[in-house]
Amino acid sequence: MGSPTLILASASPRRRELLARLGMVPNAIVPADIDEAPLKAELPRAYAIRMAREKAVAAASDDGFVLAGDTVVAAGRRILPKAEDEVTARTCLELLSGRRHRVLSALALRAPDGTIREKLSETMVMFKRLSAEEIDAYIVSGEWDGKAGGYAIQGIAEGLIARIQGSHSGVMGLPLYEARLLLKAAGFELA
Ligand SMILES: Cc1cn([C@H]2C[C@H](O)[C@@H](COP(=O)(O)OP(=O)(O)OP(=O)(O)O)O2)c(=O)[nH]c1=O
Repeated sequence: MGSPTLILASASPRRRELLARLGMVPNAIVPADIDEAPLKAELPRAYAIRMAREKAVAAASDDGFVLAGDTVVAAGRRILPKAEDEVTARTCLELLSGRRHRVLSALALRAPDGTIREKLSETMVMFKRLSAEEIDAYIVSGEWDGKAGGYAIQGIAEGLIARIQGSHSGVMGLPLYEARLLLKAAGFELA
């Protein structure tokens, strides 16, 4: 018996690439368009899990398993926005400069019968203290665009990161250890 059907509920090419590292090619890609506004006083962990679950439900199918993820950058109890413009990216970088923060990466796997299993990866990231020149150069790079917390570890930002404790793939958007556990438990044959 082969693997069941897998639908990836994500528009992110990174999530597809990370999944490929487990030897998984989804049978379909169904991006989930949901309201991503945090609830009032919602804490970062709860928010990441809720978003992953809602994406999995939005792409629900009777024919296969649906995998969805959500990546949130948190400074204490504060949820940083996804940087869609330079001002937001700069504000995020100024806040993260020289401080530890957490990256929460939630995965939700919805079975065809509607049951949902989820996993959360939590990573501590510490940027060096960033000079005004370093922030300016990063803004010019444009690598912050569409990224939670205004940076992408998979690019030049890694040269500014002094420490990371946790999951590199989780920071990028799909924690491979947790993804493997979820998919194996659901009966997928992995590389
Ligand atoms: C912190 C960080 C975030 N990110 C990205 C991962 C996610 O794509 C994005 C956070 O937004 P998400 O809402 O998790 O994902 P998305 O909107 O890109 O894709 P979809 O909902 O369709 O699955 O930030 C990086 O690529 N590198 C990083 O270092």
